[in-house]
Amino acid sequence: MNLPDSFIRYTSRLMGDELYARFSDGLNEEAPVSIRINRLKSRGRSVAGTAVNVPWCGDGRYLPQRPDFTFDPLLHAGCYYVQEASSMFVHHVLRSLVSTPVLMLDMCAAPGGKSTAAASALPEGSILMSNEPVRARANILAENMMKWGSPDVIVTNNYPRDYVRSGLDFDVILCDVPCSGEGMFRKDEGAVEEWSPQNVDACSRLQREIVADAWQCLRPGGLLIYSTCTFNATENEENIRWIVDELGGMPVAVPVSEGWGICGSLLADFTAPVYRFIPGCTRGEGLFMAVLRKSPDAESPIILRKGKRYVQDKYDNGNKKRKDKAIAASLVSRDIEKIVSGWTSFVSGDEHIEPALRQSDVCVLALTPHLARLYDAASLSLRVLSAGVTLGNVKGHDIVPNHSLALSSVLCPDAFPVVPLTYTQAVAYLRRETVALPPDTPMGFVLVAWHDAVLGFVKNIGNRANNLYPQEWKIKSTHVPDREPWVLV
Ligand SMILES: C[S@@+](CC[C@H](N)C(=O)[O-])C[C@H]1O[C@@H](n2cnc3c(N)ncnc32)[C@H](O)[C@@H]1O
Repeated sequence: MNLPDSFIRYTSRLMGDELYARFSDGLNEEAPVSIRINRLKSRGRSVAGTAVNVPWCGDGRYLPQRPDFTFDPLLHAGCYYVQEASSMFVHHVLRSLVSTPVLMLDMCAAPGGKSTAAASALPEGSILMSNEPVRARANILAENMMKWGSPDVIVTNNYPRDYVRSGLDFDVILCDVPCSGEGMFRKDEGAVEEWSPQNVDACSRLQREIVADAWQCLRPGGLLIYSTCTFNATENEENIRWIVDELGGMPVAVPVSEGWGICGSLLADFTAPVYRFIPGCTRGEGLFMAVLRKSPDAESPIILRKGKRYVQDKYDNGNKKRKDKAIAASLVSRDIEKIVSGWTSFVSGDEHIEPALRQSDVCVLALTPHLARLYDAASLSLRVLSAGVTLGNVKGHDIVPNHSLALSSVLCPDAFPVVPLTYTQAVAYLRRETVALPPDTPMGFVLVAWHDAVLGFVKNIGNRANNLYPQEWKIKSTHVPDREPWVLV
């Protein structure tokens, strides 16, 4: 691999000869392929063949080779997520440090690898807000979160400063910040070409801006998880030092096993707990992660913002009159309530709960009551792309069920007839082609599934079935795989 001279000089000095030699060998090895299984949808499936567990994530598996993921209907159904193994460490961090329900914000979330991991790791009753400021990437994030199917998620498309203005505050904030991407050198040659010492400095400045905004949204006693996929100390240890010195962050240790091969700080004068995944030492790509607690005695963000006319009572921030008006406008009619009743099955502990319904433009949303309160507050000042489950789109007097409902873990199993497809039909469905249904299929909206995993809706109109798979997600390749994928069985 052709690395920039200045990168080699700097990194070999930072790591020392022995570690740099292991790292350099690691970079020349093939990058491992790994997936994370979605427990909400796995239904007893396991990984085919000789998959090995990712040590720091119970749902992670290394695969012996890279399958043709695009043509696996189970990937499109959200049964697993393709994620490089080091990034799954966030699952371990959350499982180790968070034991009661929290409100978490993933500030830089696209395409959604760490957000889907967080959704699986957080205690039941938690809420996750997944945010991405770049619009096109935010749409991909919304797609991946929809496929994952967790109902307690809101996806937004905002800059961190918009969150500061929103008045919302969080127990946990993940800042997986944009970085100079040295950890991607092995997988992506473009990352080598784009690298420069100037870019490292520019990234470090942007990272501090993002963290400074995030810190304002963190509740006293809350946790900030900071991560990059780069090796230099400027974007890593030096930024953690800055958070400690300037913001008062208190580093938090995460229990790790020696056999995982994770390294600590590479700066002799900085001994706070930080977690470095380095190819050659750990089986995965480059990753840096550290956790900092905000002092429980720090002033609450609510009090800080009162001076700027942000008044908040828990999530009930903003102008009360404006908010009541917005909620009134978003309530759904009795007719709509009747149509969608029985489409979902929300459970809390052992109890069934009635979802709160909201209408945003033509979309009808179903939200747990605590998510609805947050949604009402968030939609006043943030650009919400999705919240809870989108049940359907109002069309005249009817509602066309939405793909979000098909992929949600709270879809009621009896709400619609389900037609199993063959592998060839499933791929045709994902290409948005017409699929022939058995002659006795009921008319109207029907779910189609492959190996018990729901893929989406069709509308059976008798002589044919209209394919309702989202146009923008369809598989564009016309390649015909010669055998079924063999990832989960
Ligand atoms: C390292 S990636 C996040 C990867 C993601 N957490 C995951 O695991 O899939 C960093 C993200 O930050 C976004 N970003 C860029 N500028 C930003 C800013 N000023 N504030 C917050 N996020 C930003 C990028 O568009 C990118 O999607």
